[in-house]
Amino acid sequence: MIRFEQVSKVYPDGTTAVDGLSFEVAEGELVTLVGPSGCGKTTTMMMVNRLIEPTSGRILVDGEDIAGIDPVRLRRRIGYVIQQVGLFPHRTILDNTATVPSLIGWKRGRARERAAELLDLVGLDPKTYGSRYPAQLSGGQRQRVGVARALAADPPVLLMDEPFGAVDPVVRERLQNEFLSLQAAVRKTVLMVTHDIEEAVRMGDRIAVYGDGRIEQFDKPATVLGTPATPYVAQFVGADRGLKRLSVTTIERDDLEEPPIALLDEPARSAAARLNGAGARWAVVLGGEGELHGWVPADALRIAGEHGTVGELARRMVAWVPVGAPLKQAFSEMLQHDAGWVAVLDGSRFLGVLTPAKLHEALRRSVDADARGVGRDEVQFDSVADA
Ligand SMILES: Nc1ncnc2c1ncn2[C@@H]1O[C@H](COP(=O)(O)OP(=O)(O)OP(=O)(O)O)[C@@H](O)[C@H]1O
Repeated sequence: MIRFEQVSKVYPDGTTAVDGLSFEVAEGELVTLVGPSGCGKTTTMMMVNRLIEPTSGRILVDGEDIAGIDPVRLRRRIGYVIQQVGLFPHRTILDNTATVPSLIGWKRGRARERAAELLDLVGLDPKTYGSRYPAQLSGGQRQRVGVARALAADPPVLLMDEPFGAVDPVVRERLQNEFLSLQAAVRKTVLMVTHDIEEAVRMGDRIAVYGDGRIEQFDKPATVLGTPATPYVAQFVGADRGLKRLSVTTIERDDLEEPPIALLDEPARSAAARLNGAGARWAVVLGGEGELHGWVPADALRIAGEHGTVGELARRMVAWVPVGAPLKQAFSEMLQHDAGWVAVLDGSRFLGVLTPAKLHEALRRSVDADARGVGRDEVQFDSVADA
């Protein structure tokens, strides 16, 4: 846990970089600090490992005031990842990764073993990359080594300053995703600095939006996007914040529609009659265990007349997403397959379909729920369709 209590930093030339900062990063939480250049993000971060000393206030790490901890000892408990990575050029990747374990007195064999384990964890085969030198790696691979090195001594706290800033957008997104799955496994307490709101929203459990040495809003990404606390935050997160919010709002069961269902083994005739009765133009086709098989148009069932089963007429379902995925993924599937709806699955089991109208409703409900501080299931809307 990292806790800031009324922390300020005034540099000797009189610049106030950070002004009366109070916030907390819970154990196992990833908090992103985001804001424009010069707003005090890096100063905030460097005060945690005492590379910069605050002018006033207290910072606690795991409940202990860091002012009383020897800086060298403190830094061993805190992994640090920076944009320039800062690998030693004349040391191999394995030795670079083993730096901190070696410094804190691990035996060489154990330190190297741990380093190999960590390289593996960040997706670099130690047999291939361990003996290389930093110059023999790509930018993205070097960033991964930076993360592996920071994690090598298993510190409870991780500080990351623009950790994926030096690579192109495609590699960057891959590294972000890799780090998120790594974090889901190691659950470090992470403070990450970025100037990129997309990165902040994507990575943070909560985000702190900075404006000139102060936090303007500290909340979950969806809340910051849905209900910006100040005009400054609204401007910083951008006019397309509704779109960004699609990435952080997940699909829930309540968002789904229940379409007509036809069973794989069922005679086409009985399915046709049912669809006809319901005035439906298509049905989702399920197997005996409720697993998704595909879909079938009502016309095809009618034409089949007395013969055949639903299975013989069913088409493959290409547009589907797992429940809990972001709405953005569902929207993207709809566009990619030119589909008016996507199937939502729990494992292989079919739960329902998401339509554009339901997607819009889910987004509005989540914005409203955040604004009122209630759960999404407590918000009801009258839709145009109900009017
Ligand atoms: N050693 C220093 N002496 C005087 N002023 C400083 C010093 N270091 C930083 N500052 C100033 O403090 C303010 C905050 O700087 P800081 O590096 O924390 O910002 P930042 O948000 O991390 O910016 P960036 O995104 O550009 O890295 C800036 O106005 C900066 O010029």
